[in-house]
Amino acid sequence: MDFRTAEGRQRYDALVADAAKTVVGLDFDGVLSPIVDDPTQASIHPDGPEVLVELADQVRGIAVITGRPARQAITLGSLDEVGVTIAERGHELFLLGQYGNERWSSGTRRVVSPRPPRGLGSFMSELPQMLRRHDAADAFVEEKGLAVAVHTRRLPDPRAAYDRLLPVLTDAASRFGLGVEPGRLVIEVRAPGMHKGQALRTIHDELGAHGVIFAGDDLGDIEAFRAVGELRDEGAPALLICSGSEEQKALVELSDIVVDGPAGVLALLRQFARDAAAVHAPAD
Ligand SMILES: O=P(O)(O)OC[C@H]1O[C@H](O[C@H]2O[C@H](CO)[C@@H](O)[C@H](O)[C@H]2O)[C@H](O)[C@@H](O)[C@@H]1O
Repeated sequence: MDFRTAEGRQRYDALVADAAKTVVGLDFDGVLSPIVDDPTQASIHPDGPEVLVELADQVRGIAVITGRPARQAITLGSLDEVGVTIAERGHELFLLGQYGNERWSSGTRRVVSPRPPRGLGSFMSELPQMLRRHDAADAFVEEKGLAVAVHTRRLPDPRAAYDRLLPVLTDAASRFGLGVEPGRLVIEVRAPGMHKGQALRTIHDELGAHGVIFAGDDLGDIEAFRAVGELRDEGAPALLICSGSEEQKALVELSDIVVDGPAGVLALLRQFARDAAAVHAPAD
């Protein structure tokens, strides 16, 4: 394991020693699920289900914290099945969807979701015209119930289209009392307020945890990175993992360790679970 600093290694060791008090927060796209061109075709990495079950045995709790609608992430991540296995072993898996606005757990198996924000319907009725006017009529529009995401990945020049649309959609969103969440070749328009940091902090406190690991890959994860920084300042052991990619480097400098995409994240979490199990195994 190549930690960026000596402190990173110490943080990992402190969390291994105290794994039973640790909450693990995981982003979905780019962290548990490899990035693909078509968002509807994403799915959890093949190692994901097994690693989540192994990890759940060692830690206080696992929360998948995603921009995806909760029901969609449950399907793409096979999280219902994973949650059943985790529950059979006496633990609970949490899923906080739409940046923490929606909540599901393997205990309740129900999604709790607020109403869509005011202004979203009006924004969406103007959206096709805005896309046409800015040479992005073929952008993929993902309707998320509480939000809408405009994807440029499959346009001829994805980065140029993204750069063209970002100021336009930001301006239009603010006219309707909405905010933008920029991401990997996606611009999402949603209600301002809730973010992944608040979601992670809430689950950490609810579970009475003292220690946190968070893995992210994109701009929408920065608030969770901030929340981890605050918990660290309050004395909790904390580790930040960047799921590295050529496409997004914003989290590298903020992280304790950079790994190679979802496969790297899952290998690290598997190692963590095994190291924690070894520490707590009864001596012969
Ligand atoms: O918070 P996350 O779990 O990372 O979700 C963020 C957005 O992810 C999805 O888009 C991203 O993944 C797609 C599939 O790999 C990819 O095609 C797209 O370019 C990425 O931006 C998802 O479609 C969005 O709704 C999420 O908000």
